[in-house]
Amino acid sequence: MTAETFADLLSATRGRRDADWQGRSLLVINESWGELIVSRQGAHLLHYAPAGERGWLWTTPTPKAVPGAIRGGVPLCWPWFAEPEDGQGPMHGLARTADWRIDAIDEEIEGGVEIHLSPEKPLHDQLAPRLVIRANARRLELELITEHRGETPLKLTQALHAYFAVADVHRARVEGLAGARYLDKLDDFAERDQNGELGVRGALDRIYHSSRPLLLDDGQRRLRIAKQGSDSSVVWHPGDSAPGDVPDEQRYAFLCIEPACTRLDPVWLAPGAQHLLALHISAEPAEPTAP
Ligand SMILES: O=P(O)(O)OC[C@H]1O[C@@H](O)[C@H](O)[C@@H](O)[C@@H]1O
Repeated sequence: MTAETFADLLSATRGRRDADWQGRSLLVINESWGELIVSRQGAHLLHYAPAGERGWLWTTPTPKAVPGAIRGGVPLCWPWFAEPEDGQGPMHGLARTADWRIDAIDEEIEGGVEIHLSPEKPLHDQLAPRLVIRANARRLELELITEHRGETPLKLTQALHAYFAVADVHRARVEGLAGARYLDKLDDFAERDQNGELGVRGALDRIYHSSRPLLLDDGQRRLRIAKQGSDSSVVWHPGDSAPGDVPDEQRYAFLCIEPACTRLDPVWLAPGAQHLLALHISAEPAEPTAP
């Protein structure tokens, strides 16, 4: 039997229902405003499309087996981004492979839906995360809220590691980073300045020091990517040698643009304080073509 695709799951859904996919428990929503799929593993948003449109996010059809992380959608990197400082623990933290529960689904919000999630078991002895996903026919928003319930100030790094679907990554352009300083992870974190707007020519792994909204233009669609609570924007594409969980024919079908708090801007949380990291995505009208 071949694995069910998101298209199969959505076409069998009117309104909302739970479904199993690749060993994960999903919430599948197909409403008049659009489509949404969330995995309880990782509180992982896997798919969003406004009604009648191509999905805004890319997710691999061939993920690693559970308990591996799913590549695609918007993985949560928390409570650290990239490698842990003490070398103890997995790349990108604990949240993306943990089990989360859906605490509430509110369908009365601005003609769309609002979903609240929290981890099934504590992921940290002092920090508690929760995620809010909000979607309607015009926009998609994610809020990762961290509450400090302990006694001493703590450092947090994190990211909303969004995989955007693009027609061909080599034709995609990211506007809004010109002049920004960045750390080049592919060159031992060398510091550089972004010269002009960003296009993708090959492998790319950069941490930009920027809090500005960005525009992703793949020649067919323009998405505005705004954020809150973040001074780092990570841009990543593996180039020609894609990881094993990316089918060959899809290796140029995504670009990661990640609102983050990294080594450039870690969050120091005082006891009792909260931090909000948010991602707001909306479509922009196509650029007028010259007459
Ligand atoms: O394969 P993973 O663990 O999901 O990470 C993918 C990439 O995620 C990016 O955020 C990092 O900057 C890259 O260095 C990393 O390779």
